[in-house]
Amino acid sequence: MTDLASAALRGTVIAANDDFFAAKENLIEPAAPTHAAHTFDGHGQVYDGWETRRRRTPGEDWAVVRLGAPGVVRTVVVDTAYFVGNYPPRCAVDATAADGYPTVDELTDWVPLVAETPLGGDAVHEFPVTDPHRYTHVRLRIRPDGGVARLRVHGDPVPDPRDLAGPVDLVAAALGGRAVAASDGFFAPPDNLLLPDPGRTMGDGWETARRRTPGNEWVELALGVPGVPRVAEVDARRFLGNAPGGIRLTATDPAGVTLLAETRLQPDTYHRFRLAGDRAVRRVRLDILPDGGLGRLRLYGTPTADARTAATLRWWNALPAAHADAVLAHHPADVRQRLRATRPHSVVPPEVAALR
Ligand SMILES: NC(=O)NC(NC(N)=O)C(=O)[O-]
Repeated sequence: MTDLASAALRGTVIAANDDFFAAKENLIEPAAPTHAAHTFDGHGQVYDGWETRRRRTPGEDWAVVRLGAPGVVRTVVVDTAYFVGNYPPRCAVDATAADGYPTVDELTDWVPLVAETPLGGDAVHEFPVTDPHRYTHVRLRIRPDGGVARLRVHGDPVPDPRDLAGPVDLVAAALGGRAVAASDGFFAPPDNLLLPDPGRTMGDGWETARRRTPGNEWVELALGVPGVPRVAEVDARRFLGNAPGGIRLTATDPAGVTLLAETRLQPDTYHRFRLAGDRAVRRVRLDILPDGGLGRLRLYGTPTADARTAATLRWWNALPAAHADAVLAHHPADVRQRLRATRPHSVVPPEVAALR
């Protein structure tokens, strides 16, 4: 599952009431937390996480994350790695949904995702979530204070259909693209190919072991949104001694469509290839010849009309009531109320289809 909160998907911690000892931004770092004992800065021991002061008044501390990819949350992970004498004994997690770029004070209608629950020190806590709505922001509350290394918000991205009108990267992780199978991911996993920002090092692309047998390595990718891919961008930057000699791109659903016949790659190079075929595809297989590593793969194309309709229905039916009301704010209250109350819809209502 995708970590919707991850900084790698452009999640951000927009606010916290306190992060005196350790920065709130650490909460969503994709890398596993680390620790060096007896390492002090001007505030105290350095921790790789979010850590508040010792509270001297009643209350709780909180941090709010804007999800990199809004979606339906399946599991929340609260990891107190290395926080032992200073972990929070209890936490709770809430969520809300809003369009645009609200400040923390503009966010309202918080609903509980994880009810207040005990925490242990230096431990990974995994909380299943059953709420089926699509959220854009998550709030972690800790009682009364303390430190949390990482917050993971695993779930399914639910893109806003208004963002699917033009050509998009059909395989982007933020739209629900994911690796469904791969021959190898020894040094780094193939899902990294689909992240939005360029890799910072060779370590955050996809890299296989050196292949010592005939054949080649490959990854099969499910598109987040079905469509006709027109252009592939293949980022082999930062892969100098281990870029693949070439690649091939084939659709696997529907099977048998060659998008890019065997094509040579250059090391440490950003490639852009025009693709063959004009059928809509749901899955593709990227063969790397014979092995090696790549930073990113983009597959630009326009979603099919059916895919946009399906995305619109999924989005609309998953909006929390207050957000559904807000997206229809230009309609009279009785229209909004009727449309909200008759969900889930199996056909996109005209008022929803007309949203731009
Ligand atoms: N040794 C500590 O970790 N002390 C304090 N925390 C930091 N970061 O120094 C504290 O009060 O929790």
